[in-house]
Amino acid sequence: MTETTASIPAAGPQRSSLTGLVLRNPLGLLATALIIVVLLTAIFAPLIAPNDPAAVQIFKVNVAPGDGYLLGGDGSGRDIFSRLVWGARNTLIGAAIAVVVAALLGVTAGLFAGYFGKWYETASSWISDALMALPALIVLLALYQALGASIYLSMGIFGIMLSPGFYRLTRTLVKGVKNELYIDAARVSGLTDMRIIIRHILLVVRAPVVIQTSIVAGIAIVIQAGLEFLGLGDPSMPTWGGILQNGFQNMYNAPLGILWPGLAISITVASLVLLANAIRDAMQTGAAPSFRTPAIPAKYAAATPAPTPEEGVLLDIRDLVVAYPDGNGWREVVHGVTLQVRKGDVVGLVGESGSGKTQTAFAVLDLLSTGGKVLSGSITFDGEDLTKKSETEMRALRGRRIAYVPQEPMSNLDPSFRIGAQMVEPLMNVLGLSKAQAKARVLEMLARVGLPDPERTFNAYPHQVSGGMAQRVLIAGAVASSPDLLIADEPTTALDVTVQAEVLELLRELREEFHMTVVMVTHNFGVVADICDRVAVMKKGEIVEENAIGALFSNPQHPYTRMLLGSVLEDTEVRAYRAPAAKGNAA
Ligand SMILES: Nc1ncnc2c1ncn2[C@@H]1O[C@H](COP(=O)(O)OP(=O)(O)OP(=O)(O)O)[C@@H](O)[C@H]1O
Repeated sequence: MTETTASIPAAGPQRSSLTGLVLRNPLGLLATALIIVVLLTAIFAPLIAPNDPAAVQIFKVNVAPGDGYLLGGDGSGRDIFSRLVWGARNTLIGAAIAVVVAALLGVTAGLFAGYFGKWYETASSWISDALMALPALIVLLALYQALGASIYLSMGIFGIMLSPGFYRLTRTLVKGVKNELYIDAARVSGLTDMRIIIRHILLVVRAPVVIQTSIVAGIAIVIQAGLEFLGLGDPSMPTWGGILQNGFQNMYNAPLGILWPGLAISITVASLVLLANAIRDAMQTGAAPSFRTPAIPAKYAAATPAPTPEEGVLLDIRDLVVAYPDGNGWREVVHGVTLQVRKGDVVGLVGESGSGKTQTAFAVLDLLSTGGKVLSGSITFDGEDLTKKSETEMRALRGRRIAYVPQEPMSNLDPSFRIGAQMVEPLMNVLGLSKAQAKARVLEMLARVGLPDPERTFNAYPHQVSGGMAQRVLIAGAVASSPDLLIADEPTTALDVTVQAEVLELLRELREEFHMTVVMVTHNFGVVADICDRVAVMKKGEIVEENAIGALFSNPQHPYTRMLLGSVLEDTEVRAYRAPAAKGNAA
């Protein structure tokens, strides 16, 4: 496709990394900065702390801030600032132990349970439910009696109790992704399960696990501080919870003593939660690539005058250029397409994959994907230039005067709603019918497109009908408003050959009956020969030949058309020729 592209330099980046998006969020930036400060304090505690956190100086008991000690002295004459700095290190180590244990256990179990299911899932879910049923604080208090004053051991055990959160999250994510086609493809290509889990599935769970880690770290800090506040920590080790407890005991003599550890705990926990929120927001924004539209180069800027409407022409596309943002410029995917569709004609838009057929059709429907834009040219429909219409005006046209039949019938029906409900609502909106009128019209159309039991199809969910029936349903929906123009994008590609023929026959009948003009996007010359009056052949974003159907087959002008037709004939001949030999081999 390199030949189809034309990059024009302009200003502005288009996509941002997750880190970039987090840092662009003011709260995300603030939270990241604060967490980095706390981490650096913990790492460089021996260098930052001016005094030994355990050193007692009797004459500095409860001294005010600045009087030798930056934040004052505690009830035993120790430097509160130095204790807080060392406390950062010990508190973060405790929280890290809880988080690492929880994530290791939860993510590993979740990956296996989600991917393999069966007894892995039964066993892991049972253990997870049992752990969640235990009151964590009571268990830790009980274990303190049995195991002694080791806050790190307590946090390790607390990590086990936090692991169900990671387990459930990971299992759900893995279940959602394990049946994706690319995972099947990886299996078929011979990758082992372990390799698939590490290469493909871990990538999917990575970001949500990071968010969960941030939240769990906050919880671990709070619980650890709580345990130490209750006096269950090691008194010889400065931690924020321990300092808070000392401050609380000494509150009447030195009230500021509880302020500093309180601030340290709340700022750190709030930063972790804010960071988690910022990552989540960034993921939601980043899920769809965010585009900052580059400047449109001058050569496109001049407005293309719409042609004077010609008698009998319903759709008149002139010099259409469609492009997508690419780096600092635009990448053209349709280069100056000109096509006239006369009222009542069926015009085929053919060409190999990626030649720009769908982009041309979507430009008419004003349904280009995010970032896509008609940079120049005009699309005149019944005398009006669609490129000048607002979104509201286009919405009024779509479905009512210009209808669309998509390629994949199943993925265009919402599996959560009955077929009837999905068809009635658009008719009520587009045609202003009452619910009863819309239902009657839908039933009439379902019968018209050849569905044997319209009432049953009306009440069915999409998974309860076949692909061919689903395509008939979509055709019924598209034609129900008697549109002037029907754009059908490969309407038969997803169907088997006999159903294809029936659907084409149906489209032919409906076109006669409803006096519709049809643009048929396809790569299949069989479909073209079957239904089209005229054909436009597209190659690399341009129309290289436009001709009446008979002339195109009998006397193709462009070498590319001849090549496409040649490949069809060659294919037919090869299949016909080789079939008996293949049978012989099989026997
Ligand atoms: N959202 C998008 N962003 C950027 N480029 C796109 C986007 N959608 C399509 N394209 C590009 O537009 C070109 C034409 O695509 P188009 O879908 O029109 O092809 P097509 O002829 O309909 O092929 P197919 O029959 O395979 O659908 C391709 O090079 C494709 O990569």
